[in-house]
Amino acid sequence: MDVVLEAEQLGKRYGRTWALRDCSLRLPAGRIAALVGPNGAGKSTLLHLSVGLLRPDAGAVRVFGERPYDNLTCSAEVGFVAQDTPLYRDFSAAELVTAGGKLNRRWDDALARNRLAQLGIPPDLPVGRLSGGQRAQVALALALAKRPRLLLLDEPVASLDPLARREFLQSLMGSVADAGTTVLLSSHLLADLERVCDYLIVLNAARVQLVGGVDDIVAEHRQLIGPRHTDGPIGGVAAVIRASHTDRQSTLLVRVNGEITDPAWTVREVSLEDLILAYLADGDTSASHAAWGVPA
Ligand SMILES: Nc1ncnc2c1ncn2[C@@H]1O[C@H](COP(=O)(O)OP(=O)(O)OP(=O)(O)O)[C@@H](O)[C@H]1O
Repeated sequence: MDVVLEAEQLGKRYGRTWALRDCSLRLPAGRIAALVGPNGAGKSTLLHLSVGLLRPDAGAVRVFGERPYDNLTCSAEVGFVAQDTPLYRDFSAAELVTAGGKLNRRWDDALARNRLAQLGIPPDLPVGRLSGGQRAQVALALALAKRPRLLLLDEPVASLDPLARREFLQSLMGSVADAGTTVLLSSHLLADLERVCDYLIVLNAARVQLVGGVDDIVAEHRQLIGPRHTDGPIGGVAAVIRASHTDRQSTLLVRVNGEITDPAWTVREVSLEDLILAYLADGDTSASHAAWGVPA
């Protein structure tokens, strides 16, 4: 398996607070990976570490085998669109495309211009006068024109309307499938991610909760509905991720390690969205409650 991005016990902290901690994961080549987690989970921090904008405080991240902060050569292979799509606001989209051509060796000028023309982006207006969604499209066109082998996108569709979001993700998938690009994109829009991503990284409270291929992850989890459950083991269940109970009935989201044969349980498949929400539901907020001076 070719690994494009690898983190080992990776950590970054601000003062005494860890923004990312003990993060270990491997992103195989050619995958479209979703990076999900609640606000403040550490998603942007992981992306910034991966592109060399931040230096790790613990462990290491490697992109194409190199440490991005210490070795800028790998940045030529990486496209990055930051959360607020920072662009020189006084430049027009056409000027930014021309500048990109002068700054990058493998620049695909026609790709950027065709893409922006198709989307009806005015070439000569300063990008500061475009809408937030149009600016996001310009930033993505510039990132794709770089012909990166790894594309990192921090909430790329947050400012797009639903139709533009669908178009954006479809055309992104088309562009990266043709080029075999590996993609890591963060988003809060779980339904969108379910349609386009085949790999998943879930972060919560600075830590990795779940990582792997979407099909494998879905196959490893089930929902069980049955009589009210106390804490005893259930055959075929490796871990209970989330449990809810009424007086007589329990609903469990579980990770399985075998067949569940006990007829007391009704066994159902789980959607990726429900699964992600179950892993995110148990974030430890005790530190935050302490900071606000209220009981957890
Ligand atoms: N420059 C900074 N100085 C201090 N703390 C920071 C800084 N940047 C991030 N943090 C903290 O690090 C943690 C992780 O932030 P990060 O931006 O990586 O989260 P995120 O998952 O991308 O969140 P969001 O979904 O809201 O964009 C948060 O607690 C945040 O407050």
